[in-house]
Amino acid sequence: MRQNITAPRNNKLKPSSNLIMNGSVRVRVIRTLLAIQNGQSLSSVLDPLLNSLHDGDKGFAHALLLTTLRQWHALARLLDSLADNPIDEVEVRTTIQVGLVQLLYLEVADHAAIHETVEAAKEIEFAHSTGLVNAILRKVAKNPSKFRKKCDKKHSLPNWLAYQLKQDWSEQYDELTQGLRQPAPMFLRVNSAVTSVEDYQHALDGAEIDADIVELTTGFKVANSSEFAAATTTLSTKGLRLHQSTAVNALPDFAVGTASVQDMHAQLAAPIINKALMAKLIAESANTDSDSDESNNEIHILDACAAPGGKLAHWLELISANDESSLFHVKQDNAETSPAITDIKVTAIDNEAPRIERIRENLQRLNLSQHDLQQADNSIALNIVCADATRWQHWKNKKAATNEPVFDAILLDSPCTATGVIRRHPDISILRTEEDIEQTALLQADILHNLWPQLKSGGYLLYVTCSILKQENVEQMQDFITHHNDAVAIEFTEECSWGIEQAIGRQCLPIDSASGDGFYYALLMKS
Ligand SMILES: C[S@@+](CC[C@H](N)C(=O)[O-])C[C@H]1O[C@@H](n2cnc3c(N)ncnc32)[C@H](O)[C@@H]1O
Repeated sequence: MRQNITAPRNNKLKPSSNLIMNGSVRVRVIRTLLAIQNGQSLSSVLDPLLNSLHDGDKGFAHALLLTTLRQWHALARLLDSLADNPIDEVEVRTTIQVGLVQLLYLEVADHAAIHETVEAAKEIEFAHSTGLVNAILRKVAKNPSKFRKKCDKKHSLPNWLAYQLKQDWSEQYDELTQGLRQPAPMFLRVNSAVTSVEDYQHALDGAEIDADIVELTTGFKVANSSEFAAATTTLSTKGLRLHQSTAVNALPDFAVGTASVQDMHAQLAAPIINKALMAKLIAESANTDSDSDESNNEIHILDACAAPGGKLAHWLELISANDESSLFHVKQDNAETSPAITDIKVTAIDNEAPRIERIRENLQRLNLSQHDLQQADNSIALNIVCADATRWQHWKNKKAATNEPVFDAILLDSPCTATGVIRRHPDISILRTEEDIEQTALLQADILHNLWPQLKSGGYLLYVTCSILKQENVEQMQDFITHHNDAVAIEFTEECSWGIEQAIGRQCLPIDSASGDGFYYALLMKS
């Protein structure tokens, strides 16, 4: 989940709503929901909840928690319409919402849903509310389909977010807001340095895990400074969509790095920036006299907000694969004109030390740590740095004599409001506030402003967010280009099989329940 956005505190909650894992399954889920309302993220409380339960209860607890979060705001509206007087106690509201989910979405038998939820109210020491809890749940149980329809009618988002989405996506608004209430499919990325997507699909078949191959096509027009530039570059990205979410330890050879869990739209980042970089190398070699020794066989790339390393690992997989996706192979495809890349220096930064550790763990599982990356004739040097991308400068790091730009390509998978991944992290619709949009957009602008001077002329920067708000995406890019006259927006072509064309870049919206998350992509070149 995107980091660095301050979680709001719900002042109505008492300190006692800290996560205490005892009591019935429903009580534990209610306590977990209270902790989330008190500012904790789902990812920080889910494991403690599940680990506290017997195996037989984990599935129900998971469904109860996630479904309650997905339907949270719609349930709150329904609750307000059902109560004669406003219910202010957060604990009571949460308990009733957990009861409503069982009746309306999880097909729990009425008597069990009502009885166990009333018992839960007693257990969390809100016995005075049992009459109210009982009365509301009984009323709903008499006509669940009517109340379900009522609940489903509108969005399940905070009003400020629904309003903003209406402004940004009026045409897609209904589908989009309904799409955000659904669970997201599980996608896998297959390590192309190890096996093919087709072979891994067979391996999954053998493990009785059904999966479809998903292929996304991307086209963009590369730089316009050479003959090559006029051409459109196309690439295809293949991943797997599982028919059902599966525990990773059930996936064949997961522990040894053959596959990773990664949203399909997140799998676009590494191939796009990698292909843009190849275009740069080819364009440069075309402009270099073959007798001159100007050609440089060392390149520098930067992953500016890298943790936990999903896109970084993907990029390293492409670079180290023994096929045309590797930058080391550019020469073989274009023997006459292309430079022979022998050294690739990779810098990855992130400002959160514990998340930096996650990068190291992920790279280790995928056999992409520094010692794994050495190849016979080529070298990949990996430098992972804990630093603030609004201030970090490579020349300060190296105490270099000059502050010349050094990077040929930068991947900026920026911190954002993460509104495009609400399906996977439904707690976002509780934790985010309207003020976060402005604060995040400023942070993104600061990072862009600091990194841009470090990109070489002719180099590419791929700007990525998992937000569906225009202020963080197309408007951010328009503002950036207005203030940086050496920034050229690279045009994605109609060949793109993903996303919606924007004035700059493309926006994916999580509308279709089989599709990937709400990512935004913009590719910039420094002229
Ligand atoms: C969207 S996540 C990156 C995901 C990562 N690229 C991946 O594919 O696994 C954004 C990251 O930006 C980091 N971040 C937030 N503010 C930052 C800053 N000022 N400097 C550097 N990193 C920052 C967060 O810690 C978070 O790990």
